[in-house]
Amino acid sequence: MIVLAVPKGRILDELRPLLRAVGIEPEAAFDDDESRQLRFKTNLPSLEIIRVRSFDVATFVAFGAAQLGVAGNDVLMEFDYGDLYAPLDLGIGACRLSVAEPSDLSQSDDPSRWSHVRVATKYPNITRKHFAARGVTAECVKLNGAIELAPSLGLCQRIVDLVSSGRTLKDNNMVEVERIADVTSRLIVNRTALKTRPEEIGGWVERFREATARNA
Ligand SMILES: Nc1ncnc2c1ncn2[C@@H]1O[C@H](COP(=O)(O)OP(=O)(O)OP(=O)(O)O)[C@@H](O)[C@H]1O
Ligand SMILES: O=P(O)(O)OC[C@H]1O[C@H](OP(=O)(O)OP(=O)(O)O)[C@H](O)[C@@H]1O
Repeated sequence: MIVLAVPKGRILDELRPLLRAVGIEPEAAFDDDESRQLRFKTNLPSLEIIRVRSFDVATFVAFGAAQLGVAGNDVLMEFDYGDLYAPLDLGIGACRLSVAEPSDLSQSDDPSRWSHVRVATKYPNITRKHFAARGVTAECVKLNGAIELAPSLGLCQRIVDLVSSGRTLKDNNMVEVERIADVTSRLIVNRTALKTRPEEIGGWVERFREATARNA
């Protein structure tokens, strides 16, 4: 059996056509929002799909519980798991990881003068590394969502979060002040599985590569 781990949130809409293009048709419950099922059969007897939180996709694949997965490079950068290989950019889930602060603060602020910042984020490792590279100490407050609330309630002045349309920042009176990384979703593979089952796992990487190239 090959297990493919996919994130349950927003990437799914863009992922469905790609699954179809590589010949994977999940059972009906996969598309039923009311279903509490977490593990899904497909039209292929040797392949199942699990639907988990985006950060957990990397964990399932890194530990070999799933052989294949789909995860944003935001997730991969945050955890830096050794046993993961990310051979293919699927070109979906595009957004960016940025530093933001309240619009009124940004008018007088100069990020090049920061020496210590307090930052609310879901990405403390990336944030610390980003600031440390230019000698700034980042004190991170870990949140799991609604990060843009933090400045208005005095938790901290800066945040590091994903931005795509920019609407969430705008509606919360914040602006982007630095871009840390561009983000897209990657096909990820457990290294040991690729070594021990090169034809099966490598075959899937090639099928996804061809479908992604056709899509581009
Ligand atoms: N605007 C966006 N906001 C958040 N994530 C985005 C956006 N655009 C693309 N992504 C990608 O989608 C992933 C988030 O997936 P998903 O929607 O499953 O997670 P979530 O519901 O935000 O968080 P969690 O998995 O912690 O519940 C990110 O890791 C990123 O790679
Ligand atoms: O630039 P935008 O198009 O507005 O998208 C960015 C927002 O989307 C994500 O949040 P999500 O909707 O996943 O909710 P969350 O805050 O609970 O993570 C992200 O954390 C930003 O808040």
